[in-house]
Amino acid sequence: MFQLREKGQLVEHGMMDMSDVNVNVKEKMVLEDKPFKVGLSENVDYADGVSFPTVEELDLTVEQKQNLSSFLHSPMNRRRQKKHGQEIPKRRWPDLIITGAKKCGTTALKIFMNYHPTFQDKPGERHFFNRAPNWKKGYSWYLSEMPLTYDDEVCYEKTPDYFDRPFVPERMKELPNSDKVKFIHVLCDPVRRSFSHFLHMFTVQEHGEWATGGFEFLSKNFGDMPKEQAFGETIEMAFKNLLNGKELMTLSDDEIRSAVREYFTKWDLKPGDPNRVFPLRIPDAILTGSLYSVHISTYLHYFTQDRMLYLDATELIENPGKSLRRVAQFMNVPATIDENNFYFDEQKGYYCMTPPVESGRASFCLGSEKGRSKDKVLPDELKNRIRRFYKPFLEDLTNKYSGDNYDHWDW
Ligand SMILES: Nc1ncnc2c1ncn2[C@@H]1O[C@H](COP(=O)(O)OS(=O)(=O)O)[C@@H](OP(=O)(O)O)[C@H]1O
Repeated sequence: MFQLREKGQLVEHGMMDMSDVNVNVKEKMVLEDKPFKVGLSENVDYADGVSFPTVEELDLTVEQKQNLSSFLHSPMNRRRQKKHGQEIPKRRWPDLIITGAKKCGTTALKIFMNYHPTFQDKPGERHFFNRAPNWKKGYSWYLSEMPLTYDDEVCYEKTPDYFDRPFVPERMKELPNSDKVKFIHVLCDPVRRSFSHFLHMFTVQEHGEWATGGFEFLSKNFGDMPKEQAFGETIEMAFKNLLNGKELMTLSDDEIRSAVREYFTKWDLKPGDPNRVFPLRIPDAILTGSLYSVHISTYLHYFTQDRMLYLDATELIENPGKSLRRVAQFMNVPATIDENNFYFDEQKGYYCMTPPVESGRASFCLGSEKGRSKDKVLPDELKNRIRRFYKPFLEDLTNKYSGDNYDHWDW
């Protein structure tokens, strides 16, 4: 066990010790394929044909209606209330947290899930365990940020920055329902993820206490370069930091593993020590964010395998209905959304959704801010270098943690 000093205090910390987690590889969740129904493979709009109850039609007292007035303002919520009779929805700790990985399609997953009548969250991301200003507000603030839910629903949130923050699972362990909470980690081709993360950091300027300065760093150093070249240079800087200046191609798998372990061990130094690294800073975070096995080992230090779903983003992109069935099975709820709720949008190159009729909602596709990396091409040499770096960690992911094969990750 390594130790982290935070604000002068010693905090036990499993993040850097990648060898102390000894778990069984995840058991396979076998799902039969379902054929797509041709009739639904197009944009259909049911929104107009569905009616919603009025507040008067609900089986609640006047006082209850008053207390829930802003909740019942939404027609969807009135439908939920009607279905639940006299039960009053409450706030509770999340049953499920989607941790990331950042840029692996977590937004698409969340939006698809929100058309499933059982899954309830709020728009946006909570950023409780990772951002200092929110963390300081305490667990009661976090609870107040949860949606109102009925007993048979799943309360969840997704914040993709939870995945690679070394201190996050440790904080999650303090949740009052930490013996039950489940996690989905969406995992995608690490090269594609890193590039998408890079493009995201180049586009989105963060403000506030949590901002890591990635945008400023990238624009200052690479502002006038083509993005593919700028990515290559950023990656080389990160390699230097992670491998302590050694040339990647001369290292064995185990040497790469131990260089990375050593890199994370620098977290063990006192804040303010010039040798202390902060693995969340650009350029390093572009690489470290895709070290899936490292981050999963941290989660498994605090939580058991039966609480983890490792969702391959390739399936989410190519067959989102199957992924939604997988999520439903993981959470023991009906598979209300399946292969028949999606159609392929030629222009976007992604599946878009035709929600279940009873949702009374229109078909939709994700907005144009998603899909930045899709049509870009990286030089093979750069891709191969990055693949070389990730190879031992992907092997660990398969052999030690998820049990899934990732040979198809060849973006
Ligand atoms: N159905 C569908 N529609 C649009 N986009 C899709 C979809 N499925 C997966 N993706 C991929 O999701 C990438 C963004 O990932 P995230 O939503 O996890 O990003 S974020 O961390 O929340 O910022 C985004 O990456 P970029 O192409 O780099 O923007 C997409 O490749």
